[in-house]
Amino acid sequence: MLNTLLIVEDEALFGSELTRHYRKAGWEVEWAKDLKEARELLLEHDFEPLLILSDMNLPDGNVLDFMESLQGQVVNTEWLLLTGYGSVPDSVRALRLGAYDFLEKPCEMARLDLVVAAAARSVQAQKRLAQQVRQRFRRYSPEAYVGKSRATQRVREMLARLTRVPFSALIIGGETGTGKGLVARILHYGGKRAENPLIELNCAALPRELLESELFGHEAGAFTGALARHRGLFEQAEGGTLFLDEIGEMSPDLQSKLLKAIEDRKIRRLGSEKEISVDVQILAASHRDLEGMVRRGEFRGDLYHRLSVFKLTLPPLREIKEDLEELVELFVAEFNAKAGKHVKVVPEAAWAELRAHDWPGNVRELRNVIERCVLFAEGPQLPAEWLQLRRNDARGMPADDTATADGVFIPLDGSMALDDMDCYIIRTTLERHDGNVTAAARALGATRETLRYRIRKYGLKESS
Ligand SMILES: Nc1ncnc2c1ncn2[C@@H]1O[C@H](COP(=O)(O)OP(=O)(O)OP(=O)(O)O)[C@@H](O)[C@H]1O
Repeated sequence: MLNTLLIVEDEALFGSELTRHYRKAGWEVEWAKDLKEARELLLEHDFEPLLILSDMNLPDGNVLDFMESLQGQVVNTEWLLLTGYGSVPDSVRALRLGAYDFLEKPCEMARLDLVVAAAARSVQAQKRLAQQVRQRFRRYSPEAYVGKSRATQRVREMLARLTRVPFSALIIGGETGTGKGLVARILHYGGKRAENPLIELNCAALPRELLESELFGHEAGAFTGALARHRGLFEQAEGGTLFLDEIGEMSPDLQSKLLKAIEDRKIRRLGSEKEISVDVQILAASHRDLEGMVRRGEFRGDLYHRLSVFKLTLPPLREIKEDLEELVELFVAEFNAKAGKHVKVVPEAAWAELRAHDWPGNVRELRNVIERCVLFAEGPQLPAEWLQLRRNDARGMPADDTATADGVFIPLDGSMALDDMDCYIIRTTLERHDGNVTAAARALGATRETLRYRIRKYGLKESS
């Protein structure tokens, strides 16, 4: 498609020179000799210019008043203003109205070309961004949470409701792979904050000190290694949403700082006295039983109650097997498109296996299994031999026969969460050393303190 340019210029000679010049350079150009003509082109003839190159003063008015009168009606365009000598005082107002740049008349064509090219790039980037946001809106509507079971329908209804109301915090619960991340995206992109940032942070991924400076930011010199000022994620998410995954892993003192930030709607960067107001919606997710953690004193009750004004708990796949059909269809279509395959039929034998499986890794495990099958498919039939669904003895634990004498087998197919793997390795090592922490720590290359901390974290037993 041609780049489109609207020239608004009353000087006949200059106007026709500009028109000729840019047509020759490949632009589709319209030339309006006053603001009335420009308005007609923009609003009545639906001319959608990438760029408007306009003189400041036209016979029927000033272009800044014109820009103001059009606010919101002409989008995805940049304004480039040509000013006569001495009209610079208007520049503040022009910039406020969104003008891209000024050039003083008379100006050299070569310079004008450079500014025009830069402005065009700027609009194209804006258009791409707007397109991506639109795609996300579509991708993350409540309908993106697929399934026909009653429980899934209820979650979808809740999502539709929640995207219409302003809420400050919410907890998303559910086992690993049940769609907590997907739900967070639906809540953000389906709601009023969609055009502002969604910032995700996995609280289990960072050590405590780093987590604090990631969240709240720091001033230069706040601690060793803090060379420059850093805006924390609260500030980066301004106007939008902060998705705190694995919130159960956050240390208690950081939990109280988080609670204060949510209640006061203010944060303070590390090493700074100044409070900064923030407007951020918090979505907190955990696959752990936060209520139980509160009862055991492992998670702050006040933070939990502040966050759980609204609570969404996502069902595990083994309880909503009616959803398998729609989910399988969704993932087959997704991987057909990604891999250029044409799988159309899921044989009855495959359905039987899919229905019989317990799905410890939930929808993520299903998605991984379907991906593997579609990638290995030779024709229109889903190859059941690639389902390779293991029998699981305990949820999230590999079958015993997969452990070897001096090692353990860990499946990397999404069926086990990282925490479950950690817990499984520690439990197996302890069992092999009759619960002796010193011996188990040696075998794992860890200190006794580290191992004790994790034994407590996972509620495992050591010999007394
Ligand atoms: N109901 C659903 N409909 C469509 N896709 C789903 C659904 N539930 C989960 N998924 C997909 O399954 C995958 C895993 O989901 P997601 O990452 O959101 O899980 P999670 O609960 O955040 O996992 P974890 O606790 O391990 O972070 C994603 O690709 C997600 O889009």
